Amino acid sequence: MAHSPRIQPFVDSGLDLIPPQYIQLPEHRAAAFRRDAPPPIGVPVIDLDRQSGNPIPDLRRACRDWGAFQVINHGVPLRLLEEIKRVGLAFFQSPTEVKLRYLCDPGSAASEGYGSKMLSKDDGVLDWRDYFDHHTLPESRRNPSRWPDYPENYREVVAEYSNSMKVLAQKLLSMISISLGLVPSYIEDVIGEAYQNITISYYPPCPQPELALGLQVHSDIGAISLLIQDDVGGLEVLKDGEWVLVQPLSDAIIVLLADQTEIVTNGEYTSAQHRALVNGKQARLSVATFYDPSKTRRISPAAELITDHSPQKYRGVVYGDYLSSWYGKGPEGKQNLDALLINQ
Ligand SMILES: O=C(O)CCC(=O)C(=O)O
Ligand SMILES: [Fe+2]
Repeated sequence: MAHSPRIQPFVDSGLDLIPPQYIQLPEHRAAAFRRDAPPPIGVPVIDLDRQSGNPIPDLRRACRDWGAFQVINHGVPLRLLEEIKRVGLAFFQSPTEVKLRYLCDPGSAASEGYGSKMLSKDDGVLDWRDYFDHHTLPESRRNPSRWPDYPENYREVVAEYSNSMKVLAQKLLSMISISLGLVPSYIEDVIGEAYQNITISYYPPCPQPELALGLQVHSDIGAISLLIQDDVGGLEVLKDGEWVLVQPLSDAIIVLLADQTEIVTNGEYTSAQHRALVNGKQARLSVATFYDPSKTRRISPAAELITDHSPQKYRGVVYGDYLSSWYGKGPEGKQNLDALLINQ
């Protein structure tokens, strides 16, 4: 059978065994590094409603120990969280010939549109995932005519969602700066004019879910990522060498610190390694919003966080160079961050 350029139409055609390109090495499969008992604690949930108390101490712990947490009472209308999942799902459920009109350019990294693979390299194992990537910020990159026009409010919903996620990302980056004793605008000033991409991921059911991954292990590249998922579940975060499932909560937004925040904080805070599992019965949908520096910005550890007790851990890097090297090498744990370590 000829391999469709996307995984979903291929799955729809019926198959009992997954093609060999999707079979992960044993140490990368879902069963690896999983404890038998449920973890003693899950990914922290932080209430951003000030009336529930000051969230900064919990935020500080979550950023230091996990690099990941969920927020509730975040100010984004729950209706909008449902809407973006609804329009996204409608796109993936539309006929293949409609979806193929939006194919992204396979020759360039992170190009906009309907795609299927995280890396342009030919050797790695493939992810069991299709996605639609939208370029949403700065406004000059936003061209809704490149986005699906069905359902009829698709483009309005993505634009409204982009604006809401910008406000939330700014609020979180300022809280993160404050939690480190920095001025509230510190991280925003470092990243400059923010680049935002929104990726809706669709993971079709997989006939051999124990052998494949929806998305291989990685940490996100930019500053901060905000993610929502449906109630199927499958996102896992690596904590102290073990995988912890991020519990689906319909009113929560998942926050993942990304590599540039780890650099700015001089490693005081960590970027979260995460992956997406697939399952045999249900398709799963998630919406990831990446909030990233301008390519020309130089990212280095904050001088205020370098002390005798905690010497400079990372060399500075121009974000565009970090991106090119990432797309050349792939995630492979945190090798791209490790390459910037001083004295190792
Ligand atoms: O689908 C998910 O839960 C994870 C998505 C993700 O990590 C990404 O797109 O970078
Ligand atoms: Fe990610």
